[in-house]
Order: sequence, then structure tokens, then C-alpha cells
Amino acid sequence: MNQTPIQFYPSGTLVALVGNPNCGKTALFNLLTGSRQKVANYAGVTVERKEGSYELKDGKKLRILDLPGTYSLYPRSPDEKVTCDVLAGKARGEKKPDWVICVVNATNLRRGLRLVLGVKSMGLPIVVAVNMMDVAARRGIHIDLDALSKELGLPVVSTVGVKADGARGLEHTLNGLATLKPSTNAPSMVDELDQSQSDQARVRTILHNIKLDDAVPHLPTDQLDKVFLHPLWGSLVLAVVLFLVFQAVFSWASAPMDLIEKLTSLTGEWVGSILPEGIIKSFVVDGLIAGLGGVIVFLPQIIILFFFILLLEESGYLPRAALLLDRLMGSVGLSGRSFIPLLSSFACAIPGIMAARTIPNSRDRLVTILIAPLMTCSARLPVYALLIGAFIPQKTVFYGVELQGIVLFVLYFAGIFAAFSVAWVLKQFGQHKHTRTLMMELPDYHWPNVRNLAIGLWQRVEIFMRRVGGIILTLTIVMWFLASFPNAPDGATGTAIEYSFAGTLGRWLNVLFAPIGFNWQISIALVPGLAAREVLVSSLATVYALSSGDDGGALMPIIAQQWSMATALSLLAWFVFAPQCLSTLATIKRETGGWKMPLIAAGYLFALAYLASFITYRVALSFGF
Ligand SMILES: Nc1nc2c(ncn2[C@@H]2O[C@H](COP(=O)(O)OP(=O)(O)OP(=O)(O)O)[C@@H](O)[C@H]2O)c(=O)[nH]1
Ligand SMILES: [Mg+2]
Repeated sequence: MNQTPIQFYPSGTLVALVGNPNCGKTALFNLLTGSRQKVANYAGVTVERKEGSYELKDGKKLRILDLPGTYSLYPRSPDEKVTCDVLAGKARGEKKPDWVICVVNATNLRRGLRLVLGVKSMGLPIVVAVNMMDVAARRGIHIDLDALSKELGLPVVSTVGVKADGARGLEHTLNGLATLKPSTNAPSMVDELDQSQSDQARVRTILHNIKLDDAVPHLPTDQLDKVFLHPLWGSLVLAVVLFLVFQAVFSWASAPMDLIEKLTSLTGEWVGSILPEGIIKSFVVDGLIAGLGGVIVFLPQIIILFFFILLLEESGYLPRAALLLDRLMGSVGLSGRSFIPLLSSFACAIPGIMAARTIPNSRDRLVTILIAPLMTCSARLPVYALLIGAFIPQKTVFYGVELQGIVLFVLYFAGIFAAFSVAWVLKQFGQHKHTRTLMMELPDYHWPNVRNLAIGLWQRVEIFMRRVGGIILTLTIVMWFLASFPNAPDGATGTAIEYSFAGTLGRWLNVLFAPIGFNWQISIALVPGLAAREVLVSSLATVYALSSGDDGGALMPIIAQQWSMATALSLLAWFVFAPQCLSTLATIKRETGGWKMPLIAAGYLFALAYLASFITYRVALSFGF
């Protein structure tokens, strides 16, 4: 007997935003729905479907879908497949859209219209939004929207995704959808090649009829690219840009960090002076204030790092960097396509691993996913900053270049180097050793939108503070508990913490970690670090605050005094690989559909971390550190 599954869909009119990558779909989605999805100037920012709602003037709500960009309706990568499935009504738990807003870039109608014709041939009702009209106007491109509408036989509106009122025309049309008669062609099923050829010819005729088929204006972008894409000058610019970012992370952040540190220690002293001696005081001062303060102090550095990342994302420079590095990446078996997923991993490996959906070749995608955790995520920054601050002297090497910034740069670079080495090793195992050519869209450069930049930074602050208030707070409390109980037995000679659960567990773990120079305090702090890497810092702060007995002493001077340089270097080497992040492993499982890859990732990262720390520690000891 044949059974047809019954599907239940959420009710309401469904409107999907569809268009080429980077044409401004998400910018329009944010304007319509008031959401704050990520917008950036490169192709492949959105990799999964996002839903929002738009309230019509009559109070009814439209469900709006933001989708990954696509060049055609024949998907070549997992992110394009998401869009094509939604349009074909094949997405699980989702009906076919009632309306499609086809977003086209006003400065590149040729490609945008090809997709519009493709969607039209599927028989879906369409509204065409010609976006980036401001850029077109600046370039002297005049688009006759009425003529275009007649040629296409579809409603056409103009939009500007970066202006607060840039979606007015579109909103007006959405409010009139009920009265709008959708063009109802029957879906046509044609071979991909035939379809594409006939669409191309049709687009040529349309552009000719609306008098837009000539002259592409000369652009400032081309002039800039002469330098930025030049093999020598371009690489030099890239190296200088990255170097300056890491310098700024240390030199700009020192004043606000000092301030936060002072505030934390003053709060600790003040609270310590008003609370009576005992368990509550220990919990508040050694647990909460020392633990959380120990992590919050790194917020300025995180903000500065993200300021630069957002600046690079918005300007349109990133795909250029990908192109420049394509040859280098090709030599280790990757393509420039992996650049953006890897770069996103500097924020956190999770969005980085998800961004790998834009990679069409499945082997490249898998390798990118496996090496993404080697990029230095922002959760590692507090650990690096703590150790660098404690062990690397604050001195200028030459002309304002700080030694601490150089060390940070070297650590980030070590992660990249390790990732490339692993990719190279994997290339030796693979059968596909051929080189691929990179086809990548280069967007126009534009000045970063200040509002977008501010929103992006604020979101990072929110994410960080949510981590501090959530997982870090929870684990700090757990750590304080483990380090405070049970009490030391009568007649004990050591400090109380040595007899606690944490002390005992730390000493067990230390059997494993002593050969690489970690003491028991580090060994125990690595455990809650499995959930969030910054917790290593808050846990150390709590453990040392409990050991020292002072009120709110800063962690940095304590470890500078108690650890050897060899131990610090070994811990830095460990964190280049930092195998312990459960959420990253869970994401790898989800994206690869099984346990095999996350287990391989965890295994190889752990082995490399141990090996790197062992070598670092032994070499450092032999130099007498
Ligand atoms: N000047 C100008 N810039 C725009 C406009 N709309 C979007 N942008 C910018 O264009 C870039 C791409 O915008 P997104 O909304 O991320 O594009 P998208 O279509 O969602 O891209 P993908 O998710 O990668 O497919 C961003 O830098 C936006 O700030 C516009 O109308 N005018
Ligand atoms: Mg998008």
C-alpha cells in the first residue's frame, strides 16, 4: 500500500527572499523584519534559512524567509541546495513559498535577471526588488523600472538595503499582494543547459530593450584592485594589515583593561571588607568577582579584534585576500574557497564550520571543517592575553612595534601554519591531487556602514557578556565549589584547596599533564575549559584566589611569580591546538552527519596539542627557562 506522509506547515503567507550572493537579501530581510542577521560584503554570508515576520497594515503577518544566495537553480554547494529546495517545495516542514521576492543587484542586472527568469519558469509568483539603487545612481546607471517590469511581466520595485527607509517601495508592494495578480505560468522542466542558454538570450534582449546593454562604467574598484590583487604589493598589504590588527589588540586595549582590572580588584576589596569572614565571602570574592573579573578584563581586546574583522568584512577586501592566498592554499590541497570559512573561525569555529557549506567540492569541505578548529577563536584570546601579559615583557621592539603584539601575531600564525600543515598531510592521503581554479565573485569596495559596524560590535559584546553571565558564571560557581569542599582535615599542613575535590582531581590529572609542564591547578582548570575555553582563565583565577587568601588579587602577577616560563610557553602551545571544545565537536557532527569526523578531529587535535606542548616544554627547559 502506498502511504503519503501528511505534512503540517505553519500557517500564513510565506514570502522567500531569493537572489545572487551578496545582492543585499539579508539587508532587506533585516529592514523588513527588524532582525539583525549578519550582513557583509562577500558572497556566502547566509548559509541557512532564517525566518522573520512582517506585519501588514491590516494587521496580518507575512512569514519572510531569508535564504542563502544562489547563481542558478541547479545547486552546486550545500548552501545553494537550501535555497533550491525551498523554491521547489522540497524543504522539510515547509510549503512552497506563496511569493518570491527576487532581489537583483542594480549594478549587475545581467546575472540577477537570469535567476529571475529561472524562478519564473518554476511557476512561482514573483516581485522583483532592484537593490543597490544608490550605487547604480552614483555610477550613472539609470534603470527604467516600468520598462523592466513590462519586459519581465512582473512587478518591479527599487530598494536600498542600507537606508532605513530603503525598503518602502517593497513594503508598499507587500501590502498590495492580495490585490496583485501573480503571473501564473506552468512550471517548465527543461534541461539545465537549454534553460541557461535560452535565459541568457532572453536577458540580452531585455537589457537591449531597456537600453542597458552597453558600457560598463570604469570603476574605482578596478584601480584599487591593481594594488590589492598585485602578487607582490597585494601580499605586502595583507601582511601589514594583519600585523597592525594584532598590534592594536594589545596597544589600544591596555588602558581600558587596566581600568577593568582596577575596578575588579577595588570591588573585591570593598565587598571583602563589608562581608564577614566565611563561606559567603569566599564565594563572592574568590568565586564570582575573581572568576568573572578575570575574564571580563579581556573584553576590550575582543572588541578591538572584531572591529577590524568587521571592517574587513564590510569593505569587500576579504574575497581579495582569498584570491591572493589561493595559490598558497592550492599547494596544500585547499582552494581559496576555504578562506572565508577559515577566517570566520577566528571569531569562533562554529560559524566557520557552517560557512564551509559554501564549498561545492565535498572533499575540500571536509578538510576545511577538520582544520577550522585550528584557527584561533576569540575564546582563546583571553588565555593568550593572560599568558603574554604575565610572561612577555612590555617593551617596544622598534618604531612603536610592541613585543607582546608580535608574540600574539606569532601565535595566530602558528594556528594557521598548523592548519595548512594538516591540510597538506590530508592531501597526501586523498586521491584528488589535481589543482582547482577558483571562481569567486569580487564585490565592489565600499565604505563600511557605521551603523552596521556599531550593530556588529554590539552583538559581539552581547555574545561575550551572555557567555560570561551563562556558561562561564555557571562553571565558575562549580569550580569554586569543587575547590572549596571538602575542608582540609584537622592538622593538615598544606593549603585547604589541596584537600578539596578540585585539588584531588587536579593531582590525578596531573599524572597525564606533568610531562608537558602543567601543574595541578592548570590540569584541573582544563576540565571546565571543555565547555568554554575562556573558563580556563576564570577557573585559574578562582583556584589562585582561594589559595592566596587575598581579596581580589589580579591573576597575572600571581602566575608570573609561580609558574616557570617553560610552563607558560607549553600552555600557549597547547592552546594553539586546544582540542577541548565540545560545541565545536557537536557542530562537526551535525555538519558531517556522524560521529566519525568529530572523533577524528578530537583525536588529532589532542595528539598534536600534547606533542607541541611536550616539545615546547622540553626545549624551553633545555634553554634554562
Ligand atoms: N550601497 C548599498 N549597499 C548595500 C545595499 N544592500 C546591501 N548592501 C551591502 O551589500 C553587502 C551584502 O549584503 P547582504 O545583505 O549580506 O547580501 P546577501 O544577499 O544577504 O548575501 P549572501 O547572504 O552572501 O547571499 C553588505 O555589505 C551590505 O551592507 C544597498 O542597497 N546599497
Ligand atoms: Mg545574506
